[in-house]
Amino acid sequence: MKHIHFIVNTIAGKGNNNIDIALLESFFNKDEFTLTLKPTSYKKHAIKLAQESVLEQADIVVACGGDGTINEVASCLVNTSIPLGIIPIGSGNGLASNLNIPKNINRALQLIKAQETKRIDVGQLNKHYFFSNTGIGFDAQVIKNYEASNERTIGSYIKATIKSLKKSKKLVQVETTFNGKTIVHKPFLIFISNSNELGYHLSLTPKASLQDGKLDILIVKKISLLKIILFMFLMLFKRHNILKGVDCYQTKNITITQKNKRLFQIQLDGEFLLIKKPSIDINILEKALTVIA
Ligand SMILES: Nc1ncnc2c1ncn2[C@@H]1O[C@H](COP(=O)(O)OP(=O)(O)OP(=O)(O)O)[C@@H](O)[C@H]1O
Repeated sequence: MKHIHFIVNTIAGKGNNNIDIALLESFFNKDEFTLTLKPTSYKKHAIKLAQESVLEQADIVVACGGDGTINEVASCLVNTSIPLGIIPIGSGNGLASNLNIPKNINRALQLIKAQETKRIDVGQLNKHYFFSNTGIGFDAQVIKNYEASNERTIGSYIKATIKSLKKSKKLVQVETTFNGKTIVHKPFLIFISNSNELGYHLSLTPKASLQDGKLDILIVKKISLLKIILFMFLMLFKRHNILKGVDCYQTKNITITQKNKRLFQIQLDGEFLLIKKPSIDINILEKALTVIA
């Protein structure tokens, strides 16, 4: 008998998913599976629910939501043998898209039933895990403005991007160390990715792989507004790396230090986060998570 726990972000995407126990029971035979449905009631509730599922010895824990929910649930499963299932009902669903998990709920449930697993790498930033990407600079500002808007559509991402562009002149000086080199600079963006998808089929790091044991880094130097617009246009065709001042690297770890500030504004799997430390250390944990995909 397998115990499957489904943790459902009740507000993910448009907040109107139809995942209920009747639907789940129509997929999973009662003689083989016991099912537990755990809807979230507040922000970050999925962490508590997933921690309880680990203690309750679930055989599979399924995150039903977007990259934020996946982060909360998967963080509790890192370095355990419990596989993560994913039902992508969020707005962006970058990780699910990289793993080719269908957006159609019935097809995603079929995949969970088949129970084919793979091990994927996990990013770690100080004590936080990330599965898709993290970043400082412009993308963190976009996420901060997106979260403040309280809307969850591609339109609100576009509005948040325009708002962030207006503030993009205030760049912070940092010292960035990776692959034995240290750069002192004021970057527009440092984007660090495990996955090759941002969501909405967009990518800043198209060559990233979830299984290569490496982080893909994109550093964008201070650039003019016109060049930022060109960068975004080229990004639609995954050709933004042809621009001067846009550099791509691969590494196993990267340290970013701020000289005069003790507060980092970052985005981690699409959630805004304040880190109250003068430096952040980002590493890759090879094959530290089992996923059904
Ligand atoms: N019941 C709830 N009430 C309020 N917030 C919640 C609830 N359940 C989960 N959340 C929060 O919703 C946020 C977004 O989750 P997630 O990324 O899974 O969905 P999404 O629709 O893809 O959102 P986003 O557009 O932000 O990517 C997370 O910060 C999570 O903690």
